[in-house]
Amino acid sequence: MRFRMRRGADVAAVTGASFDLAAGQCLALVGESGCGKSVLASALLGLLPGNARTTGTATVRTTCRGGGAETDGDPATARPAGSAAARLRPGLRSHIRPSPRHAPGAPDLLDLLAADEETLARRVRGRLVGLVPQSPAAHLTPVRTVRSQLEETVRELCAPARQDLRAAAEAAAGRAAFPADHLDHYPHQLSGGLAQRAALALALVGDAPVLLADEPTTGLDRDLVNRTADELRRHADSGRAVLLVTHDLAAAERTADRVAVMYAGRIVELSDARDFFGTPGPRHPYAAGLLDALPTRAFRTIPGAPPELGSLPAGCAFAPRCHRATATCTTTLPAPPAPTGGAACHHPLEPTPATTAPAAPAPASTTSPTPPVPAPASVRPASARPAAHTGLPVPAHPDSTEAAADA
Ligand SMILES: Nc1ncnc2c1ncn2[C@@H]1O[C@H](COP(=O)(O)OP(=O)(O)OP(=O)(O)O)[C@@H](O)[C@H]1O
Repeated sequence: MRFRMRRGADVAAVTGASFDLAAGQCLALVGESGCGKSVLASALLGLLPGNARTTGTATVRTTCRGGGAETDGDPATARPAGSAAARLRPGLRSHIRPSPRHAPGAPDLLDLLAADEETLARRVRGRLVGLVPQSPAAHLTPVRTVRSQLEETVRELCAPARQDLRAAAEAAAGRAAFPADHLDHYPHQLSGGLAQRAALALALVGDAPVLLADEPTTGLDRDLVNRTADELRRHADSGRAVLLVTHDLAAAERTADRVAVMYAGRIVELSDARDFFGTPGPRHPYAAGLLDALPTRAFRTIPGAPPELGSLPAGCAFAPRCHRATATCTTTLPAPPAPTGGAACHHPLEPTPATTAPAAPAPASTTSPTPPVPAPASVRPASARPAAHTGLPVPAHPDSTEAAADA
């Protein structure tokens, strides 16, 4: 996904982002500001500005009942019903094609990047893919109360009996902890946190099989962050796929089954969330640096700054900031993580041994010596999992334990 700038220059906002998102699963997309997280989410809903050029596919299954798996002829894309897969590949540049809806031979698979505007408006946005926008104040209609906007959305997506509409809208507000006594307020009368909750309430209406939540906890205090995270977890546990775009690693740890770390427009690590936050820990030096930057861990910043997306280096974009970089890193792009997990790194960190395991000699490294990594947290069931990086307790949602444990 590229932005065409004046004088023919290009900004490679997202390159080679490839992941699968299964029904019942939450994938947290994390990374520094400007690395391409929101652009990726916007691409899936056809909400990019006119100077954007997208290539690749992002397929979502349109029938969400029943089991089984589907492929696009690529075994790596096998996925259960209600799932989504995004493959934004580099190289080709093409406009969003005014294409029809379905891949031949796969009548219930819809390519979101190829869908026309009418399809996106009538079938996708809100119905198949819900969105919690990053800027709710700009997303809400300024001249209508929250109640009016909720009632309209409930009427459109759920079609309740007329006499039930008001109660259904209030129930929708309650799911996002939006206070009933503010329902008759206009957006400009809401604080940032309340606007955030109004946007979440609107996004949850209709229970779209895929939910994109772009920074849904921004502006909320920790208690509301936890409530929002738990609501998203519940949403996933009820069989929906949730893509959580966030800076908030505590919310990611609380909610996600899997973690995708982005750097300079690429996914550099894909991991099971418990492995990532606990042991064996992240493998990519950038991902480890993100965790180390947390006050409850090493509280150590990553030196340097991310590269300009308009002039990315030939090799690994993180190499200039990486203490493990070698000459290879500056010239050769590392392979992307496998769909099952891994790190796009020539010299990944050694896995951190579990604290519960007997002391064992460190595995021989074929590269440079292993630098210090965050203190490992013992692996426990999700229900008892500590937020190792925040020190905050993470009481699991009653439904979340198995989903997280089985992920
Ligand atoms: N309309 C645009 N024209 C040109 N470049 C753009 C445009 N919108 C975004 N970009 C580029 O895409 C990059 C990724 O932006 P994006 O909003 O996805 O970042 P992000 O990771 O979501 O950051 P944040 O967490 O701060 O929202 C930006 O760094 C910017 O260079």
